[in-house]
Amino acid sequence: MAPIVELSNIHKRFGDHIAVEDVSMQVEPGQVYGFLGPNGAGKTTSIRIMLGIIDPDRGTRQILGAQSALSVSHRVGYLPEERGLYKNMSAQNVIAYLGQLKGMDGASAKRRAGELLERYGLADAAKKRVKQLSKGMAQKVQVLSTMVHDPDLVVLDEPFSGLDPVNQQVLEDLLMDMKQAGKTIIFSTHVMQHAERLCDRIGLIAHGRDVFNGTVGEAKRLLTPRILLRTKDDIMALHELEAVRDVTPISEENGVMEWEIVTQGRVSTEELVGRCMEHRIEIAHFSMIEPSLHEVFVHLVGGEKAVEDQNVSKGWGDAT
Ligand SMILES: Nc1ncnc2c1ncn2[C@@H]1O[C@H](COP(=O)(O)OP(=O)(O)OP(=O)(O)O)[C@@H](O)[C@H]1O
Repeated sequence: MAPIVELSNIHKRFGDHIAVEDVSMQVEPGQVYGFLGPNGAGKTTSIRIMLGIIDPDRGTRQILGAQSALSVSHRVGYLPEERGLYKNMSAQNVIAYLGQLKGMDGASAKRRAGELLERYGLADAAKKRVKQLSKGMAQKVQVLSTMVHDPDLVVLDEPFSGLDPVNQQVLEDLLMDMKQAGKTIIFSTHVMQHAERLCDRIGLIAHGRDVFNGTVGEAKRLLTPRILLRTKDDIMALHELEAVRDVTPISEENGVMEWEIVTQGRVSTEELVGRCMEHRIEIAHFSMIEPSLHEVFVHLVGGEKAVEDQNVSKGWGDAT
């Protein structure tokens, strides 16, 4: 099956500033694809290129089998980074209006807008004007407007920013509903937890360049898990294992020492526990903690400082 979206070696410069240096991505039908990167990494620029809002200086794009996103725009829902709805229209009418712009007839658009508002906890807001809604509610209305015309592909630029934790969860549920309905979803974020929970694949960019492309599991395997072991016994014998680089004491309680075992590459639990048994090391507790996507992200982007520096250099300190 042809990919729903394909960007190949996209470059984009604004004056002297290179926003996107060499970005490629491929999104298959039905996938949830997370487009990740620090502030200023080039996510919005890449999305705008994908949707035909701006053209790349170099590179090729394909969306829903077309070279021009305009010809397939009725099959696409888009939440831009800049939020904005007609403030004097009611929530239901604004969603219906955006549905009509995507080719729906007025009655169906209004009915569907009402259904969506009801389903996602905004029935009371249906008749309220957009200017009377809280920022988070208005954002939810805007997200719902991206799906009113039942698109095949939904592209959401930073959909979680500005939402409180409860509404972030509502949005996660909404995205999972869309996935279940067979939609393809692309969303950008610099908050890894959403991507970790939702994505089939992720593309990570930094400074306009691809840093990683693959599944969340593949990303996590780039780092070795953290191994912690509690015992009263001497564990220096574990150094005999070729993969064990270091054993470091972490804490001690009632004569039981907690150790961190640092390995080179992956070691199986069986191998480590087996070696402990051979050397009569009595294990009080053993855990192997997989890295979080955030840790992988920080590792790939070059450390927390690099993530912060990139944010600061763009003048955006917001980490939500
Ligand atoms: N129209 C423009 N003119 C000049 N520079 C631009 C323009 N659009 C983007 N840039 C610059 O290109 C770089 C990439 O911006 P972009 O908005 O694509 O990043 P982003 O990853 O979406 O960031 P954020 O997460 O903060 O939205 C930034 O340095 C930005 O300042």
